[in-house]
Amino acid sequence: MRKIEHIGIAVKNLEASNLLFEKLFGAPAYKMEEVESEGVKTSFFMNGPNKIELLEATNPDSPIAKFLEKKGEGIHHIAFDVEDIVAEIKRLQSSGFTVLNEVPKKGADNKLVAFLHPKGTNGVLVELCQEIK
Ligand SMILES: C[C@H](C(=O)O)C(=O)SCCNC(=O)CCNC(=O)[C@H](O)C(C)(C)COP(=O)(O)OP(=O)(O)OC[C@H]1O[C@@H](n2cnc3c(N)ncnc32)[C@H](O)[C@@H]1OP(=O)(O)O
Ligand SMILES: [Co+2]
Repeated sequence: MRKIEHIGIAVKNLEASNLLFEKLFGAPAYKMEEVESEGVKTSFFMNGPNKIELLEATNPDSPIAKFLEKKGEGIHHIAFDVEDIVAEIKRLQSSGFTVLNEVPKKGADNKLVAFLHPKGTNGVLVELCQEIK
């Protein structure tokens, strides 16, 4: 893992949160994207080298919907940039981490992604991201 690729924040209303984070960063979201497979619509902000991903659920079965129900709005996950997501999944599995999707899936912002169960990472949902070249 090379660096934090983005921090994911679960929000109830993406429009309202876009305006809030635009005020916070002094710049608008640079990308909005729906990821049907995850049941989310997302917006991305750059703040210097840091990327923030806002996520709103698009259906009640979405992980974001369950998270909001249980914990309310807030930091949902930390995503790390990886060179080779398949090798990283293997390495992490052999180190005892629970990888929620062994086969990388298409995430947002042109990435292949995989997630580790938070139970195995001190309660922090970890996402792995590999740029699709
Ligand atoms: C597309 C975009 C991208 O970047 O490309 C994304 O990020 S998509 C981001 C949305 N997609 C995802 O999050 C996919 C990965 N997430 C999942 O598969 C799931 O959300 C999950 C397996 C982490 C939890 O699902 P679940 O059905 O078990 O939900 P539960 O509510 O029962 O959660 C089980 C236990 O995990 C805890 N838990 C659930 N979600 C989180 C979280 N985000 N951070 C930390 N802990 C969490 C709960 O508090 C509970 O702990 P306790 O038992 O102590 O109460
Ligand atoms: Co993410």
